[in-house]
Amino acid sequence: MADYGRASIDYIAENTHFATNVTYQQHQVTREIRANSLGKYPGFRGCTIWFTGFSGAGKTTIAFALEQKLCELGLPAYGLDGDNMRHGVCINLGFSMRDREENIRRVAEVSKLFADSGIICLSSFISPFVKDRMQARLIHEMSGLMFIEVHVSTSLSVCEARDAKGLYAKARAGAIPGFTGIDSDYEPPEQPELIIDAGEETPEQSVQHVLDYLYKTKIIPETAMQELRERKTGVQADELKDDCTQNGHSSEA
Ligand SMILES: Nc1ncnc2c1ncn2[C@@H]1O[C@H](COP(=O)(O)OS(=O)(=O)O)[C@@H](OP(=O)(O)O)[C@H]1O
Ligand SMILES: Nc1ncnc2c1ncn2[C@@H]1O[C@H](COP(=O)(O)OP(=O)(O)O)[C@@H](O)[C@H]1O
Repeated sequence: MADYGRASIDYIAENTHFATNVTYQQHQVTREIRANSLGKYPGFRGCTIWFTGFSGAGKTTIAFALEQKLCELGLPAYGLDGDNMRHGVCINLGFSMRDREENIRRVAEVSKLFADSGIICLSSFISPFVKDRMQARLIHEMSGLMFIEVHVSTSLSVCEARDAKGLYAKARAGAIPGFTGIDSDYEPPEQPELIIDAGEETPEQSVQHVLDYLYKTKIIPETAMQELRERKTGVQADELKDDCTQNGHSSEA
């Protein structure tokens, strides 16, 4: 777990209204045991990959393509998306600074539950403020879960030119006050685990970057990565051996 120091923990403590008279209940099933009933590969690999960036940066496109690829490989994954969560768990929240903070707190807690259950959780939220993303990270790491921050760094000009949902045009016309990048701030991450410029690369390349990271950190086992490469290139497993050794994987899954 990264060391965020007392200041971060105190910040969260001071800004959280704790419920009283509640006792945390321990599960009888460990993460390892639960993980063995999930997907094709044994072993716990629950974690959260957190995509942050402007509206239209490509967060959802990349996360959902990744979700599909992982599920095809037999690795359980679930995409949590800003637009979708705001249809349910976060339906009563708007886009003020305070509402965004509560939005990110809630979706981080939901992400944590997915990760805890052994699923690779793909969370795509603008999450424009450093302190909210820091809280999301803390929520995971205090529970011993990996939190992988991916900055989808596509420039505002590219996002605005895409304007897939027509929201930038509305925001420029003054019809959506407080729109991120127009009249509401976006604070880029200082030390994300990955940076993806989806203005410069294709969704397939971006998906591959995340897959490579998951392989490097041993979340994706060697055999799954091998299957993926064979599907893609048709090359035989023998030819991939050198690659796998370089990444520090043994010959077992
Ligand atoms: N004011 C304002 N600013 C930014 N975005 C807006 C706004 N109003 C509505 N939308 C739409 O809501 C989606 C972002 O929701 P998020 O939950 O990811 O936002 S946040 O993390 O709480 O900032 C975002 O979706 P994405 O385009 O997928 O990012 C927009 O479609
Ligand atoms: N390299 C790319 N990566 C991701 N999306 C891209 C890329 N090139 C173009 N796009 C398009 O940009 C838009 C991105 O929208 P979306 O994935 O919903 O972004 P976000 O979730 O960040 O708001 C989509 O219409 C997508 O097809």
